[in-house]
Amino acid sequence: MERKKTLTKDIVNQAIVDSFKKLNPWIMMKNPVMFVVEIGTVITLLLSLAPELFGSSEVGRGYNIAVFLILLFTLLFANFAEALAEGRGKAQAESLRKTKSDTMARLVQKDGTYKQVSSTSLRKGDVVRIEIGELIPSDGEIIEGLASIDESAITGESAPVIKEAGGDFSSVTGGTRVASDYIVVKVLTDPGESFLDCMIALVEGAKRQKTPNEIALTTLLAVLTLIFLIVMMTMVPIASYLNVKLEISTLIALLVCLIPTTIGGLLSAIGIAGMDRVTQFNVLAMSGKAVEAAGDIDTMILDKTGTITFGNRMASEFVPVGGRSVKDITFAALQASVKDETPEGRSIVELANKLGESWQADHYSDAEVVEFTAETRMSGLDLADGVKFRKGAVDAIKNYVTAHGGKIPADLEAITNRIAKAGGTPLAVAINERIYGVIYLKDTVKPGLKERFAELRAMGIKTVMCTGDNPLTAATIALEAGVDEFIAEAKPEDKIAAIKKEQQEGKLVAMTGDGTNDAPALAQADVGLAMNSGTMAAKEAANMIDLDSDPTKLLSVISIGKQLLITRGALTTFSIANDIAKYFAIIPAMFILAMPQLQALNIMNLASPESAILSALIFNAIIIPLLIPIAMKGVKYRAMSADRLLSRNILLYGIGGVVVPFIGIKIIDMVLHGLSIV
Ligand SMILES: Nc1ncnc2c1ncn2[C@@H]1O[C@H](COP(=O)(O)OP(=O)(O)OP(=O)(O)O)[C@@H](O)[C@H]1O
Ligand SMILES: [K+]
Ligand SMILES: [Mg+2]
Repeated sequence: MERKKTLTKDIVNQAIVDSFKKLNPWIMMKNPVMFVVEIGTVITLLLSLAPELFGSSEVGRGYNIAVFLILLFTLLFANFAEALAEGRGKAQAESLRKTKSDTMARLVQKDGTYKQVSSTSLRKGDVVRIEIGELIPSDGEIIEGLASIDESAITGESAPVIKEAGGDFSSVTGGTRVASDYIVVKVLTDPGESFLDCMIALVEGAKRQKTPNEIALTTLLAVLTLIFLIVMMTMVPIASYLNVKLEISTLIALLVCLIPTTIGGLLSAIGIAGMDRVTQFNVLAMSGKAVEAAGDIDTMILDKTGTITFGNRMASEFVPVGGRSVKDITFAALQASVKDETPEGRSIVELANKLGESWQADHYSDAEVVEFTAETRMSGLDLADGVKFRKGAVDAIKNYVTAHGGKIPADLEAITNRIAKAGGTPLAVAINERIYGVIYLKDTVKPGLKERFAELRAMGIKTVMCTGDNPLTAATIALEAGVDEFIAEAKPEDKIAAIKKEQQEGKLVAMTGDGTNDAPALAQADVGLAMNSGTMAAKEAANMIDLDSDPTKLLSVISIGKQLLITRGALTTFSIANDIAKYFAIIPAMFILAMPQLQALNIMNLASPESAILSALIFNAIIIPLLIPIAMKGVKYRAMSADRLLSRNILLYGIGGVVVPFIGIKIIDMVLHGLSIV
């Protein structure tokens, strides 16, 4: 997807226009703090037109107009922050929409002939054939063929990826292009529900919902607003007792200064910008809740094949056991794999062919295929004459042959151990109850994982690799990748059990995976990150998808999640701490005539009561745009525990929140006075 790192002029211009549109009270009502400001703005507008509207008044029209304008800008600044945060996503959605142009598709009909149809008419279950250079019309699963696919429209990555029928690399996304060969694809989504549709809605923020944290904070801010409203009301009898005439516009100014407008105005921008930052890292987060949960993760569970490793496991060697020859095991491995459509199975057939073994398709016409499942961890073929070929995880095959009365060859263990210790996956091969040898499947660990896992450790996050592979292979890969712990020989339900166990200890768990067998675990985890290279099932179950298929990407999401929580905390603290200075500015200004002793509180030595009130109100308005960069980028973040980070920032923003407005208000007062405005 086309990524805009910086804010373009178009985005800023659009945000300015949107700031005015967002003045609509129906929209404003969702933000109680700013809605109160809007009501104040309307009242001061009325007072600007008719100063005596609510009774006698001693202030000039100019003062009312000044208060009205400052309040209006307060609203516009807050709206601008939100519109700006939304801007980049909207621009991205626009460019994605262009990818979604209508294409023609070659629908494969029942009799095998093709029919040209519009891509928008494709439904779940339809089968289409896509040739080199053509756009894939819809999301689906390859059922025939192998091709390199250019996914740059969606991932921004220009190098094509290989996709093939069977296994974990069979899913294709509508809007991507076939760069070589051809594929036959079974459509898996109905119009309007595709990955691209979902992506557009996500980056655009169309489905954005407030997160539980955001709702809690909004409620807190609304309560604070109510309290200050009551405080302001009590000023009226106090003033009348003191024989002071309180102007309505002054009361409104006091109220707006005291209610938490800074955080109220920036709150949604912080959340939207956080989601946007996640997208900039090429991760699609289905909800803000998932991003926030990532900020609090304690344990990260990773699948091995396809997540920690590249997952293109290729047969590299056939090793005989129990006195068999290389030719024997090659023959057995080939027979056990001729009907195995997984990439592993096909690589075995390829290697056997290279070694001179071949087979005839008609020979197997009445053979029964035993398909690979993550549950049995085996696959094979049952011939009509009763001969059974099996291959699979070594312990699974051992159990199989012992159950059929066979013996385990003495040299099997040494050979499997050699392969496993090298990080390879050994597959044992049997004909009936006899083990013939071992297939060496090679896989490669993705680079750079060790450093990234070390960073996770520094944040106090435990990493656990969970794999269907044997313990020795798992141990080797775990060491090479640098994870803290591993679980081997795990079936899909074991992956869920591992997650539940951590959750029961009160921990928040993230899971990354790519396979259909990972889908239930991805759904169970608090944060489920699916590799874009993975299956549709995995992507549907997850609440985040990494377009670059990099499992350590979660680290970036965790950082953004933590930053989001801390930014919100820091700006809330800043916003509330600001009240102290405003109090010192406004209270003496309101009562100074009746109580000259209050001059002692005028520590900023502000020029006049009007200047004090307007300066405080102006500061209150311009602090919002000044803080937009922090709201958008997040407060500075370093890898340390969330608690320490939070207390550090609260201290920083708390003290800053007390001091900065004293200086700011004084400067504004000097400028206003210097320009003889007040
Ligand atoms: N096509 C196949 N035929 C027979 N056995 C296989 C085949 N593919 C994999 N296996 C065996 O089954 C085991 C489990 O495979 P599965 O795909 O469930 O997990 P995995 O890919 O090894 O690990 P992970 O869960 O980390 O992705 C593998 O370790 C391997 O021993
Ligand atoms: K305020
Ligand atoms: Mg896997």
